[in-house]
Amino acid sequence: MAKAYDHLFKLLLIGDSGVGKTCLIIRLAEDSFSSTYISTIGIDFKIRMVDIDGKKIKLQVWDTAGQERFKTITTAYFRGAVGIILVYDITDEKSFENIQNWMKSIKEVGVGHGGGILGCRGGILLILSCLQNASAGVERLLIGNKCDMEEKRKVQRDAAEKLAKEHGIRFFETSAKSSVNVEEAFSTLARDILQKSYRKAAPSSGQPLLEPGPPRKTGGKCSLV
Ligand SMILES: Nc1nc2c(ncn2[C@@H]2O[C@H](COP(=O)(O)OP(=O)(O)OP(=O)(O)O)[C@@H](O)[C@H]2O)c(=O)[nH]1
Repeated sequence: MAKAYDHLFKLLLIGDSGVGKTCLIIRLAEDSFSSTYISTIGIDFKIRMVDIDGKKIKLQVWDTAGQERFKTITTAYFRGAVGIILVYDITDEKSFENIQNWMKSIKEVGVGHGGGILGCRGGILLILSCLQNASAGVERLLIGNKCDMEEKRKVQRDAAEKLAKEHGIRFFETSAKSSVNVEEAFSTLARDILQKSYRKAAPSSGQPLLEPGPPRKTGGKCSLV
């Protein structure tokens, strides 16, 4: 029977309240948009399958609450993520300034450490995978959302490009409303994660160091971390 997917990537969206995290995820997973604002309480996730370089990738995209009072809860979910999308609103200067604070939160919490991510395939390779995640960190992406509201723009593209460059990460301006660059941003992040994992894999294995798809019946022994 064909595998349902080759890899599962846990991604996380963070950023100030109201920047459009939920809308971006709904655009990605359901291709729809609502202008009604219901602030996220706690945390939730949606699934989207994507095809990257011939691999079926299951994106498990976690939506976090931007409100400060939920920060302790949401940062607890940073662990185990292989990708984090930092979102600001191009019409809200403060949400852009706060990206630096969100960056700090990622560093403080130490994303990707363990997180019970391993299944049983190739035994030792999977244990290595855990160590790699801990040391190499997570793949990050910067998004300036609501680019359909050009007339209300407060954050210039150049400033965001500069910030992204300083942190060595990619940057997209998106609109969850008009469906601009949403697909591209998530696919690019997934591709970067996949390629990074191939680069780190043992040259002889040719396998990415990521959470594999559904476990297959093999005779190998491995302990789940
Ligand atoms: N014009 C426009 N409005 C958007 C866009 N994305 C989101 N919005 C609106 O912005 C408001 C907030 O969107 P949410 O997705 O709920 O924001 P959030 O970041 O999840 O907010 P919290 O859950 O409080 O952290 C809603 O009224 C959305 O309709 C966009 O791309 N363009």
